[in-house]
Amino acid sequence: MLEVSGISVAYGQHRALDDVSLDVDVAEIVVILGANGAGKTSLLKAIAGLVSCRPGKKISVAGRDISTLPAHAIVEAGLALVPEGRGTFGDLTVQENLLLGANPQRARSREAERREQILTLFPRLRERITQTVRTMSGGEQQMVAIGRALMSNPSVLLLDEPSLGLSPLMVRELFTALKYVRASGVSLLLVEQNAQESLAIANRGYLIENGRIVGGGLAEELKADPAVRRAYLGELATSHTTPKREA
Ligand SMILES: Nc1ncnc2c1ncn2[C@@H]1O[C@H](COP(=O)(O)OP(=O)(O)OP(=O)(O)O)[C@@H](O)[C@H]1O
Repeated sequence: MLEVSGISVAYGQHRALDDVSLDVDVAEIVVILGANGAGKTSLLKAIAGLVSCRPGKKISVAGRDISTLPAHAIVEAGLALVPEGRGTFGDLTVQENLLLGANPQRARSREAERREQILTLFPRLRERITQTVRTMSGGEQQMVAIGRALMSNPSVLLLDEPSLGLSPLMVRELFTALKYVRASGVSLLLVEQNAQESLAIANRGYLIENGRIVGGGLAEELKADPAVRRAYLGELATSHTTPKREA
């Protein structure tokens, strides 16, 4: 559904991404794990057409080449981004935020139906449909951001650290909703530092370090990989090999 190859991004002299390639299948959740500054946000922005790449990139959605399209046309082609920090309009209501996400090219005739599906996915938003977004909790605001992106009826949804700053309970609720989004046929590419929770819902993952993909595999394999456990799941390298203290 999403195929990406040859993405290189530089900010001045600093090379943030170096020849990154990845793919996401139909109705698959793929997670990108990486430390602070590894290039995760830059990667999502590059795919969404929000930062310029070095020549040679190729990005396609459902077989359609979107590499040269401007950001608004990429949304119309079926790819939506939920940015880090959510990007919601705090002074507007839930309803108004959702309507701003509608994609006139893809969804106008089905706007009411989409809205209904989103309010079924996030019942909290239905209860708060006239509430001003800035007065909502972080988790609820994240739901608004995801709902707004879903209003464009995307085939591919990119999410930049949706769990950031949320309570464990809220993360569970949000990630359960993402599983429903996948079940509806949407492909999800998720950038996360919460490896534990994201690998629990993902089908596959990629590991990114210093702007390069350095590994990847099925979520089950990554969860069991000792190096991944040490780097991303907070497991101590010496937890079962600690030498006995000398007397
Ligand atoms: N607009 C910019 N100008 C200059 N350097 C930038 C810019 N955006 C990102 N960078 C740099 O590029 C590198 C990758 O940043 P990016 O935000 O993509 O990483 P990240 O993996 O998303 O990090 P985090 O998890 O902390 O959000 C970092 O070294 C960052 O300082």
